[in-house]
Amino acid sequence: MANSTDDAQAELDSVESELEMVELQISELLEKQTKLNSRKNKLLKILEGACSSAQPSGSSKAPKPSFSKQDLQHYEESDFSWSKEVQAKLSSVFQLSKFRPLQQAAINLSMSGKDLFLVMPTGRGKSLCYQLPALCSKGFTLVISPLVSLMEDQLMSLKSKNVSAVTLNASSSKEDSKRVLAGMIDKNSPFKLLYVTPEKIAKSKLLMSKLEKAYNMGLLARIAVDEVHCCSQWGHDFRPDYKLLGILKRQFPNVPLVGLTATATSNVLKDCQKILCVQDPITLTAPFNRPNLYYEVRFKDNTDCTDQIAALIRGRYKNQSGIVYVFSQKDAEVVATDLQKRDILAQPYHANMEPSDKSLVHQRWSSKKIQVVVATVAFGMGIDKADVRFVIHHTISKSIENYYQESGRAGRDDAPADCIVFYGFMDIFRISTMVVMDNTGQQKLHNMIAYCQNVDRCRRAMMAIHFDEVWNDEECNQMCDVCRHGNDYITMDITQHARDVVEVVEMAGSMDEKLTPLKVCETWMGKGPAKRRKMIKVTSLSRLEVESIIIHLLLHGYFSEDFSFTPYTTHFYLKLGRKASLLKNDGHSITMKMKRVVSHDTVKKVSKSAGEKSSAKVEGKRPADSDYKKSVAKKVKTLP
Ligand SMILES: Nc1ncnc2c1ncn2[C@H]1C[C@H](O)[C@@H](COP(=O)(O)OP(=O)(O)OP(=O)(O)O)O1
Repeated sequence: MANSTDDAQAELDSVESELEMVELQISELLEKQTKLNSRKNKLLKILEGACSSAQPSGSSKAPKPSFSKQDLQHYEESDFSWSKEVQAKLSSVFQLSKFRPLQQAAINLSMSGKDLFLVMPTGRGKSLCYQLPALCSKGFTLVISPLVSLMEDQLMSLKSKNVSAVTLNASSSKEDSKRVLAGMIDKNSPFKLLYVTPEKIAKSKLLMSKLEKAYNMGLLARIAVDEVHCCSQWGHDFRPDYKLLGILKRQFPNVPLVGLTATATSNVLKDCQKILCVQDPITLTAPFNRPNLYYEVRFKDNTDCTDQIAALIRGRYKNQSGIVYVFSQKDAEVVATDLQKRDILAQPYHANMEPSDKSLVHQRWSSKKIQVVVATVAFGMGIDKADVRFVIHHTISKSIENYYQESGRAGRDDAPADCIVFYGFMDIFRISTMVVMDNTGQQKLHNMIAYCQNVDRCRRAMMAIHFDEVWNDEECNQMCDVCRHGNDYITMDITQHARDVVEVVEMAGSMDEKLTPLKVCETWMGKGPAKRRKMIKVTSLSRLEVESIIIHLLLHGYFSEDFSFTPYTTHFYLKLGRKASLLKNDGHSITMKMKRVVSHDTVKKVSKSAGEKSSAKVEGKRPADSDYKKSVAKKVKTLP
């Protein structure tokens, strides 16, 4: 019996080891597929002629026969029956001379009565794609928007253009509500846009009954669902009331719907389509790439990064507007005060501030009375400042979607702007406990960490893969730290280190003790009771190397998260992951890419990166920038 159990265990180990190899091969093949797709796309473009700067989603991936490139070209035209009116209102009402990519096609599709998902980077002008059709149609357009403050911003902006728009939300007075509800079924349409929250749709039977009446009278022209990714739990900002919006298409099937978002993967969109009960929408995806944004990751060492941030603001970004994103309300207050102490005009912004204080900070920043807003993610939707030259993340975002959107607030005027994220070991676990209730929270955070840990892929390529975009690395144009400074990394065999650190956690487990990541680091590095030191193999690696290896093992399933709840807080511990047992297998090995050559004998160098470039040559392209160079010099000591 014992023998057969041993045999089964041995076979299981070997099968798992083989599976691990297969997984590695799959990920290598996927990477190869991305490169080949990118090449294929380039060749297709050469053969077919480039289709301006935008493509319908799917034209470069799974071809969607129902909407071809020719169809898109057709909808880019301006000879529809409504085109003259659209053009006239573009300039007379919105004071704009021409459309940005995809706006015209989106407007024509919506005017033709098609259901549409529009994925367009933040700040590129999604609102126009439903506001302009609203002005050129009979009746009114219903706009679902997640936040009252967002609606108010839109209403203010529309008011300044003399467009009549109203809102119905929890804080509307009885009189206002009555007036709006009556207006919905008034043939003279006293307003062209009605903004409501999803909660209102879910909770107000009166509103639904008026919508039904308006629909029967032919006055419900269009439904626009702003921030449509909020429908899906896979999106980065799921809101339960969005889940109920399917009622709109079920009740008003003939009304065209347009869903708008800056960030959604194809899976999120598929989910939104199901939730909103939209049969066969056309998806237009503007290129996610913002060529004017420079992406960079900096590693936090054990010191606070506020000094570095202050040096950047006072040096490279002197007199320029920017945002510093932080993790918590407390951090917003502390970091803002720290920057003020360094003579920087900075103020905090977070959800716990009085609305009047928040709008004061927003106003002062917009009018350049202060240089920097130190904000939590509460500072986001509705910000429309064009000349933001830097967005610095004091702490990493909780997902790539969040990072893309937050950093995307830089450079809306298309002039160069920087997006720098400071990546620190301890921050990972603070965020991890914050997203513990979210089913997909850890996976999304892992993706963000992988973006930061990455040492060899173009940062845009990482984002492109995440957003299912076909990508060609050359399009980055050295506008990320990896492409600009070269792939200066080596591949290390860390198998023995992995075994040693896994043993640290195993040993604690055998003593019924749970270890936080910090404790794992310290114990492995030989801090703590002498008795314990004797039980493990103390490492001679540096702190940053230790941290990097632990994160690598967490991302790859050798460790996993072990949360414990108290009434006041959530604790994060490391436990063995599903792959930890593979390390018992002699044939199993783990490699890791690291940024600098590590001289420790214990770390076996496997190979030097083929793509290593001369960083001096590449750096020459950047304008002289002393603090930048200092940081690069400092990074020589940095991992991975
Ligand atoms: N065709 C255009 N030409 C010039 N400016 C335009 C054009 N269309 C829109 N804009 C301006 C108006 C706004 O100031 C700015 C952003 O538009 P907006 O509709 O708020 O973006 P958005 O909805 O895509 O951003 P967000 O994702 O942040 O909500 O762009």
